Amino acid sequence: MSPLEPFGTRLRHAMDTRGPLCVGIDPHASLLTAWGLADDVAGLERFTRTAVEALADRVAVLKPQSAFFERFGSRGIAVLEKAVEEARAAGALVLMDAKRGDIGSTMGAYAETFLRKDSPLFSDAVTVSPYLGFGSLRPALDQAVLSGSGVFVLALTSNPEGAEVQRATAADGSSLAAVMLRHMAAENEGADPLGSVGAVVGATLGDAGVDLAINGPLLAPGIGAQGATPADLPRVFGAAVGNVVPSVSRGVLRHGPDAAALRSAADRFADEVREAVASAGV
Ligand SMILES: O=C(O)c1cc(=O)[nH]c(=O)n1[C@@H]1O[C@H](COP(=O)(O)O)[C@@H](O)[C@H]1O
Repeated sequence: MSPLEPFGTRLRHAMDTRGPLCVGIDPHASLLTAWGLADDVAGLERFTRTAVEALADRVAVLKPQSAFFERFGSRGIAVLEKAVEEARAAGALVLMDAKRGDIGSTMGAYAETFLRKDSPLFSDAVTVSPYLGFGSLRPALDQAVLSGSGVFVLALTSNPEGAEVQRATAADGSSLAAVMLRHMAAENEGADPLGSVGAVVGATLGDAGVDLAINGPLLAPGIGAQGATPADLPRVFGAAVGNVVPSVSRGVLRHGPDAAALRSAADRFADEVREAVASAGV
């Protein structure tokens, strides 16, 4: 499939053929230690290579968390660049978890970093924060259209502190998250089979309580270490559960460094997700 097809089309295809699971590559210092690796660049490189080699040929999405690579400066970024390239070559879509957000003119530089096709860190999609105003994301949204990449916009995050901002009442009486989700729906209008602007909605939330019909993917972190399970997905996402990309990082990674154990942990989550989505009957 051509990489220039819109991200939403490529993601839908990956979800349908591989199942919708996203595994996060989060090289926490504690995980490096648990894997018998030093908390240094060599340890980071080994950890990342093991995770990519074990998982990139089977999950729809791999989501490296940029912070754990930035921690090591330029040499950590070099490990990240290589991981993105290898994961994409093995057929996984790479969602760069960078959670960027800034005034529009600076957002343009972030968009070039992660979404311009000739950038060393070009990824299939990137996470962004809309809380400088949805319009501040315009350069990323435009760049995504140009390169066939995607943008995942934080809506309702998995952490309990998020509600203070995201559930706050906007000028029109709805929650800020609901306002952001409406913007996302507008961006995705008419896209088929799925838009390229996704929302991040934590799997930890109970009933999301907002309209999730954005015609785009819904990244659902919080499964595993943060306490949510695949069985929670129908309750949180209701009729939108078929567009959910459930995301697990430590819940899979803690099974390393053995590649077979990593793979079977991912397969177990994928099976549980399939059962949960099927049971929702949507
Ligand atoms: O955008 C994200 O991926 C994200 C959004 C959110 O609301 N909550 C959340 O946990 N995440 C990320 O998802 C990952 C969760 O990791 P685990 O708790 O180990 O599965 C981390 O990399 C978080 O930064």
